[in-house]
Amino acid sequence: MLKIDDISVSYRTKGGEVPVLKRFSLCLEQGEVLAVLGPSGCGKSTLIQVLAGMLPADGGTITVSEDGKEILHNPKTQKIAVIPQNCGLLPWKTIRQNCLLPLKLHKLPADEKKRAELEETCRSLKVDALLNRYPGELSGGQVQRVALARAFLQEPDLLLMDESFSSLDEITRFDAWELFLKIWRQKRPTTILVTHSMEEALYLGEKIAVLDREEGRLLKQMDNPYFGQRKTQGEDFLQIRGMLRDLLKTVNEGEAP
Ligand SMILES: Nc1ncnc2c1ncn2[C@@H]1O[C@H](COP(=O)(O)OP(=O)(O)OP(=O)(O)O)[C@@H](O)[C@H]1O
Repeated sequence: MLKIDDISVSYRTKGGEVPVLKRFSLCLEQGEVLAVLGPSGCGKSTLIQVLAGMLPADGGTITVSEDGKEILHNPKTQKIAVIPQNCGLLPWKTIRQNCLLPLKLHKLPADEKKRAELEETCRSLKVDALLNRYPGELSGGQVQRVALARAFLQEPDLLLMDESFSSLDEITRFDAWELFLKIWRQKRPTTILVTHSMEEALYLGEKIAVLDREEGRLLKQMDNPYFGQRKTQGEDFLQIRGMLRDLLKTVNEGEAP
């Protein structure tokens, strides 16, 4: 379980403190995917950065379950993979080097077994032919799939994805969602996936959270019965989609929900 309890986060700027998350709480079972929706600037990326250990929280606690015990979340010792908004590939390294780099950084062996695993993951993501190329020689969709391969190669316990599919067109995006689920199901890391797409949240989120415009307040967290289903019809589905759409419309327009 991943339990975020009452965390507050502010940025310190020349103009003073900018509070972003205020007493934010959230709970996620191990091996679940949570899709996080919310208006631009509400703090979704900030949440990812705090969980990744890139930004400190001012208060509150984050705990995880390990061997049946609750321990404090420690990004230094836990296996966390992050796919940032720009995918974070180094342009001067080949795709293979980029994929193996996090293993080196975490002092994990990039041995034959791992290299074979990389080839296999890249094959299922249809980017195996690109391993010796440089990121600048890939399309946006290929870069996104490479970023997925790199993340899964780390066998993370926690996978953090920040709008990882946003630069893809509609058809490529659906293919990428399917490929993501195929690979994700093999290891089932606990996953937090930030997105602006309601369709993506309904397809990839076992749970869906909606954040408010102000101070990243959690407006709603719900189970999604349509996880992994390419649903577009059906009364119940349309009802859930309609409810999410209304909620997002309200927060995007900045009205009190
Ligand atoms: N380094 C920073 N210094 C100061 N303020 C920042 C910094 N990074 C983000 N912010 C502010 O914090 C708030 C939350 O930013 P964040 O990037 O987490 O939002 P978001 O929900 O991910 O937005 P988007 O959907 O547009 O990516 C915004 O108001 C933003 O301007």
